[in-house]
Amino acid sequence: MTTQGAILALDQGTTSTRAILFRPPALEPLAVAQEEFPQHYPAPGWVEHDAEDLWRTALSTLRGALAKAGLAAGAVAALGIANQRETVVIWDRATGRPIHNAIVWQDRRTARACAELRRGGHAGAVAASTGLLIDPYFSATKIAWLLDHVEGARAAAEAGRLAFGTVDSFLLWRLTGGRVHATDATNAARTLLYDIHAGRWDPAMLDLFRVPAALLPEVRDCATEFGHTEPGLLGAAIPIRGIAGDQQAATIGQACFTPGMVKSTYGTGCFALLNTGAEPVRSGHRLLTTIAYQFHGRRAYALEGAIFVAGAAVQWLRDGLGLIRAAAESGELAARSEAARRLYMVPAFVGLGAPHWDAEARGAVFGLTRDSGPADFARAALESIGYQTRDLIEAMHADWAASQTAPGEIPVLRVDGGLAASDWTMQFLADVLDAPVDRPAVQETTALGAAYLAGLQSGLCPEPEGFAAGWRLERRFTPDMPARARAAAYAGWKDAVRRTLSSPG
Ligand SMILES: Nc1ncnc2c1ncn2[C@@H]1O[C@H](COP(=O)(O)OP(=O)(O)O)[C@@H](O)[C@H]1O
Ligand SMILES: O=P(O)(O)OC[C@H](O)CO
Repeated sequence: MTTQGAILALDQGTTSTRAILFRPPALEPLAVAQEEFPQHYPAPGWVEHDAEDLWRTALSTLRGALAKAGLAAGAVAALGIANQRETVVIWDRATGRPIHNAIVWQDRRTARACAELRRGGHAGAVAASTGLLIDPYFSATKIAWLLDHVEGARAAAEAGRLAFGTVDSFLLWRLTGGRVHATDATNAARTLLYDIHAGRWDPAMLDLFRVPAALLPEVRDCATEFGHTEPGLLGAAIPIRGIAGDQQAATIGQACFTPGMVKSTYGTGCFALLNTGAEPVRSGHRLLTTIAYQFHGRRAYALEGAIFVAGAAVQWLRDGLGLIRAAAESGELAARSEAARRLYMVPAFVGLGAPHWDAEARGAVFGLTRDSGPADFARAALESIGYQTRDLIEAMHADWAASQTAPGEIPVLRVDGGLAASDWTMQFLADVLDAPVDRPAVQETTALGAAYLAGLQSGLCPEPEGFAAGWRLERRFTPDMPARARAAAYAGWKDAVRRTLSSPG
């Protein structure tokens, strides 16, 4: 292991792009640049990004982080990329231009196509190969939609003139000046097209979702050689040596390398991943089986629970209801709600994700009285994040306990993401889970994970065990709620969810 050179990490997220420079081997953050970009909602339930915005903000934040640190690109040993997952970009190989806006993971336009495929009895085969459910969330039906709706796209795709990529792959293509069309195993695992057991694109899935093989990128390890940035872009050619989907990058950044470790990231949505080790665990509770990371051709698997609305509920308090001016005020307001005035908010703004997967459900608030006020709404919104996490963790516990490979209980929850800054929410989370909640010193865990991958491949960072030993706690939240109060609160939530589902059980 050598000790020179900074590592640059790019975290291309749903609402903003961040670039962070880290100093190896411990990966202390040196400089951050962040930029938001526009969201496009062309029809109800549709969400698009202009892929040029993703590229523009990637480039300007990478340049910005270097400028802030006063470093030349020549001093950067390697670049790692983490990205919003599932989002689909299709571009012309000759011009590098996207044929349409990117269709974002949140987009529901293919809900009907998915329902038809489910009715056709394909769910079993899809789950067996990809570990996923047939849902508009994933890439495959979005790719088919673009090929069917952009004039000439299907023929061009079949003729090999177009390229598909998740956002990492598109950015890699642009960064390498159109030389490299590749992705990593974690991103491939989110497309509904990748056999996560065999580690290859699955011809049966390509047939089922009508995706021509000529569109697809080559799939590589998370820490490997992905090519070099064009020298003109950042001032020198920087080797690109790490790629992972953002939630997998956060799992790596949280050093969840041991089977049984779980992290939960609270951004717009919430994504919890449980490392299940070398063997994939099939969920009996509609969680996803996915690839946590792949090093030296060896895969570690994860069970994943995805909640679509977490921080977005706080944004709704701010932008929809006007109850707060800034997200950070939500905890203070919630703390003013009196115990007896509990409301339940089921934030099914875009349906419910795991473990319910109810695309038709819509949000509801229960328990309103003449006394209900802003503080009760704020508390209900923040508590919904704790309850939804408990739904996921209970499902994980059950799947994990049923699996042959489970060594024991899930001990603690490691948290990160913007909303993890809310002490009030993290304390409620520990209370409702009845488990400790650990918040790390470096809360930019997604970028940290991407940097670690690049540092590992460069020989600047230690092997996973060494990196895990360096993980530092900022604060532990310890459960402090009487068992009876916990049980009553959670029972109320279960009832509220039951009443919100589109076909209540
Ligand atoms: N102190 C806070 N209290 C409550 N919510 C917060 C706080 N800080 C940030 N948030 C919420 O966290 C989310 C932003 O987290 P971030 O990780 O940047 O999200 P994303 O990567 O999905 O864009 C926003 O939805 C915001 O409302
Ligand atoms: O960009 P984020 O942090 O909201 O994460 C998005 C996820 O990768 C979607 O699966």
